[in-house]
Amino acid sequence: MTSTDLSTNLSADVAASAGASVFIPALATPYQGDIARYWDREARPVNLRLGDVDGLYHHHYGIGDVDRTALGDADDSTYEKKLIAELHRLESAQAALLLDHLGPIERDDTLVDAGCGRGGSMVMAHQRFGCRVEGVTLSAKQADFANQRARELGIDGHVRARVCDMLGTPFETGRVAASWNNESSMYVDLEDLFAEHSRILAIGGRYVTITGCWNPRYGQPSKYVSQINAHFECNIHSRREYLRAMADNRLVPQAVIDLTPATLPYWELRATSSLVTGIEEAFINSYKDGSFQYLLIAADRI
Ligand SMILES: C[S@@+](CC[C@H](N)C(=O)[O-])C[C@H]1O[C@@H](n2cnc3c(N)ncnc32)[C@H](O)[C@@H]1O
Ligand SMILES: CC(C)=CCC/C(C)=C/COP(=O)(O)OP(=O)(O)O
Ligand SMILES: [Mg+2]
Repeated sequence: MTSTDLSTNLSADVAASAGASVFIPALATPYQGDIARYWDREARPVNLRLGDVDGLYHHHYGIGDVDRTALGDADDSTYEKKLIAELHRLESAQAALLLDHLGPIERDDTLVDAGCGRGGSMVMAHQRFGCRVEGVTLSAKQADFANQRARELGIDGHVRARVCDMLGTPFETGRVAASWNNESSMYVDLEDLFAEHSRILAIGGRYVTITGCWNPRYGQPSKYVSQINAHFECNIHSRREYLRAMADNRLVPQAVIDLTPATLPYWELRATSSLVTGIEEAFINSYKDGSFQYLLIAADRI
């Protein structure tokens, strides 16, 4: 199947949805209304200033070692600019790692970014694979932003964001080569989420998530995990819930990577910047006390 076929089918689905029973409204619950408003209003400098570095706007965190040589002297007048570029480099490295786990993707494949934010990961995916990338977000502001960036880059024929609940997408059953959640699965029920990924993925397709999850070995969500939930109005799941809900929905983990040690340098650097938001200590403390983990899970749709 070509991407045009899928695109046509998607349009037909959307058109049909206007009066058909398959229609699932963008805002299925009052909670989703809160989340849509949250992301519509979001304009934190830590996200916009980092995105301005090269036009890739992310709403996720970073991985990898800090390049101290690139940062140079902290007393230098250009230090803060270099620090922002370094944080952004680490966030893009995170998205690149997620894409590394999608498996072989062809130009005529379609990928789905569930909870696409301002679209940074979608742009990177299209630039790497040359394929179609469909994103969904609850926020009309984010979707507009992502589509505007795609137009500016001349890739709007391949990359598209729309306002839609990731639990009820308009994508045809069994036609998507790979799909992902990049720090967006803590807003939804995991059984519902993986049922929808499982529905849209082709057999043998790949699902990848990078997420923060609480560690069942700690016992229960720690006070820091509760702080992160309150800060973002989200509901962080445990590692156990991820693995159980995947198993329930024909998603078989192929790789489970603990990225906690890889994300700590990002947080420790961010905590020293002028762009702090106040949540840095909760991440650092919970990663260090073992109550919270930064995880990549790549799973095969069987
Ligand atoms: C932290 S941001 C991550 C954005 C993006 N994945 C990235 O890496 O830059 C969380 C995203 O999840 C989206 N989201 C939350 N619940 C959703 C839902 N039920 N359906 C679609 N998107 C949702 C939000 O609108 C937001 O775009
Ligand atoms: C790992 C976990 C638990 C993530 C929660 C989801 C979330 C809000 C991610 C970052 O978004 P952002 O880039 O908008 O946040 P910030 O403004 O802090 O950079
Ligand atoms: Mg951010």
